[in-house]
Amino acid sequence: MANKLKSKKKPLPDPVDLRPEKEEKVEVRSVLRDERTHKISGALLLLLSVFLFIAFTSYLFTWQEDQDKVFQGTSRFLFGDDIRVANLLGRLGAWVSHFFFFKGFGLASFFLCSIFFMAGANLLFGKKVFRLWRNLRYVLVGLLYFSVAFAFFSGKSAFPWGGAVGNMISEWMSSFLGKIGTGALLLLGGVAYFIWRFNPVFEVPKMPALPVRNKERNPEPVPDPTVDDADEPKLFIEETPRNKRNNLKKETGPVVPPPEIISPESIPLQMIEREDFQEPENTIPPFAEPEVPVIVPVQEVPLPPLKPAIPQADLELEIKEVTPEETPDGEVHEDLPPYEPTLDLRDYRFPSMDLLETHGSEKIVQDPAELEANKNQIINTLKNYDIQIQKIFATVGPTVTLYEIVPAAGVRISRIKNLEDDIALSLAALGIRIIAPIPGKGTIGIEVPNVKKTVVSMKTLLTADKFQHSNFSLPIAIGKKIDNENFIVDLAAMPHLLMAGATGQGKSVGLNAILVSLLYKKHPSQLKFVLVDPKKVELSIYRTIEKHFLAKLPGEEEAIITDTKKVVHTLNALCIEMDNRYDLLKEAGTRNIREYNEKFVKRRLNPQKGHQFLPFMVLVIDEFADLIMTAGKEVEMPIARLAQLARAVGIHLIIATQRPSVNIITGTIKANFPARIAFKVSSKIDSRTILDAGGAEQLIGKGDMLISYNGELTRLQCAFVDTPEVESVTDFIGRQRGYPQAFLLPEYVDEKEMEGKDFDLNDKDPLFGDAARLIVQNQIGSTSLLQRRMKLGYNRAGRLMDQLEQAGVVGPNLGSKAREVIIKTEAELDEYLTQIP
Ligand SMILES: Nc1ncnc2c1ncn2[C@@H]1O[C@H](COP(=O)(O)OP(=O)(O)OP(=O)(O)O)[C@@H](O)[C@H]1O
Repeated sequence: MANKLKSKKKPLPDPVDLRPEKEEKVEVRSVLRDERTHKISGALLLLLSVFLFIAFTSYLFTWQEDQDKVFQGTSRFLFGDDIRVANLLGRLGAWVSHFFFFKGFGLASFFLCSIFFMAGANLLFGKKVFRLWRNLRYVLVGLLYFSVAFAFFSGKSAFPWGGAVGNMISEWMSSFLGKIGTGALLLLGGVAYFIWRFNPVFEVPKMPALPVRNKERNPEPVPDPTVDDADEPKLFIEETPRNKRNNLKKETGPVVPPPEIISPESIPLQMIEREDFQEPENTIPPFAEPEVPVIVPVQEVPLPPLKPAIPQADLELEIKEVTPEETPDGEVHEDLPPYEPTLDLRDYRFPSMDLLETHGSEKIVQDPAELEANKNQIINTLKNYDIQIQKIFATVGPTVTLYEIVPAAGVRISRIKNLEDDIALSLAALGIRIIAPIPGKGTIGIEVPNVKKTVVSMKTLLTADKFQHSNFSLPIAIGKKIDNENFIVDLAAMPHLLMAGATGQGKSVGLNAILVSLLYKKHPSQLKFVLVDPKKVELSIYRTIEKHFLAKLPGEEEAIITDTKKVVHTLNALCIEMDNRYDLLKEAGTRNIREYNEKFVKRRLNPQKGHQFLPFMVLVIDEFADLIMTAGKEVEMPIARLAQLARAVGIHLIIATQRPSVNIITGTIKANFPARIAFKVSSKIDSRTILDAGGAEQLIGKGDMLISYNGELTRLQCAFVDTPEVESVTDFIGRQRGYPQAFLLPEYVDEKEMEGKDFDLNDKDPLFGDAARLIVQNQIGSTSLLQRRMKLGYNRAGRLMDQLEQAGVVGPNLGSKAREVIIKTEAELDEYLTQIP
């Protein structure tokens, strides 16, 4: 047995094979990357530059005295303690200065101090204080040029003006070109260097103007075609964080000369370069209800009159503080843990990112030749119209490149603006949009489509920090801006969105992008969609999430509404939901859904009194034109009411249409949809209808879009999410346990259908008595009086008025006039009220 055990024992390792115990390794790379290493190196470089500067300056005055001693030999000089020198920085200062001045570049050696200084400052401060690589070129060329020029022009002076390098080159040039040739070349080189470095503006002195008689006699000056291109503006590629990451700078190397002057114009663009760019927090001004005309009902169509625009301020509710003592049953429930709505479906798992795909390489590929060709074409085109430019910058986006030009002094921007169409025609590329001037910048923008376009994947936007860590109520990732910044906004702040574009330009993809963003961020208890899809196919993909995220009318089989009649019912039901929510908010003494839900979560509202956690509701209509054509005002009016009022109660609208004509997107609709998206449209008129500005007709399709939001017009490349991706997200959600049924909207009864039906006095509205008293006190039988004074929704006020009619308090409807009030005094009313149940 012992033998057996022995035989199983592992043989001892050969001592030769034994490795030394692992030592803890200090990663050289991580040391090099360490911020502290950078700072220390920066400080050393700064010290070095100061050392050189002092030594060089001192050398100018002490060189004669120290030179003999230096010639005694380096080691003797440096380490010979008996040697005394005059240089302020001792033997080392004298030796280093001698080395650079005598053996190197002479006076031009001062350039070296600046390089060490710039590199040191950048490292020490950890950011680009100076543009090092750009300046390095100036310094190296300057070092060489000035050493030669000083050597040549100083003649046989004993002071090493040009150093050994300058002397050698100048002697060779003199023997090759002769003294005169070398002198001329050096002078020319000096001028060229100065222009390259400082790009001065040369102005021809103006002749006194002749009195102008007429245009024919004094035509505008024709540009001289023989004018040299030497001062042709150079192209600067904007280094957006994304461009940087993609080494675009490297790829486009030859096209990126340094800017000659850091002009004030370039400052805003430099801001784009900041790596630490912080997305501005939502800076939307407080929502102001747009003015909506009061629509007086036409006699033949007895539709309910549109509720007049009620400014948001007027909607403020009287705040009645509900103290804990006043809630449930009079007991304080502060001791209970806060209400957690997500516990309804506590096992719910949010869709994971791997359900989405990455489309294409996501790398922005920009061909330097393409950039150069576009630059030349822009410059030449502008030259044809006698517009000279100073500088040109390029920002490469996913679909288009923005060329920003700084016109030469004296060129009026209005002239460029007037020539907009001609310039676009001359550039002759599809999708050119001219922005003259770019708001807030004073430059002119020309957007030119890229030959190779980059698809912006939804996945990229959703995985971005800005989306992941957003604290928006309803964050939606729409796309990427031209500088590759992610465009992520809060739908709740928009608060409604109108989306239009010709067929096949990316609307459905855009809608899916918005819906998918919300699905990735919201729990089913926090959000419900009301989906209207007259085309019957676009939104059907979402039917699997009915029990999680969809809302529908009671008794309906399908949650996604495709029938126009049902759309009218649904919209009216949403209006009732809105009115009910306002009632709840009023009772709770809160102003908006956020305050209400906060109070509910803190268990300060009694569920037995009808209070409940209110999910956000998003109404999506995929083809609005179809609805307006078939149902007209019946659809327009509830939409206008919702758009005017529903924001505070958490109901938001997204309306898409293929036909952006004025009879579809009416003034009423437009006034209530401050945020609008335009994909490519077929005409400038359509673009104006949607955005109140041209430009959407110049887009290039496939998700290229303009968004008018917060008073700004921004070009975006819409995020792409393919149908199979949406399907996998909805399937993922649909497979999980949901609510027993879709969220039920309130029942809506068509007023016309109800006409003539008897009213049961036992079933009267709880506000019946108050309403009757208000009408009798004022002796005006008006529904809008009830709405205004009792702060009721239109439907509820209308129902109350019908009940008052049935009960004999007021007379029948008189169209636009107020109803007759039958009961004349409050005493009469009191007596009457005691008689009914
Ligand atoms: N953001 C995008 N990125 C890349 N390609 C896109 C994008 N949006 C749309 N496309 C391309 O354009 C095609 C049409 O898009 P989409 O179906 O969204 O158009 P639409 O405007 O909804 O058309 P219709 O009104 O006829 O339904 C897509 O199949 C896709 O190939």
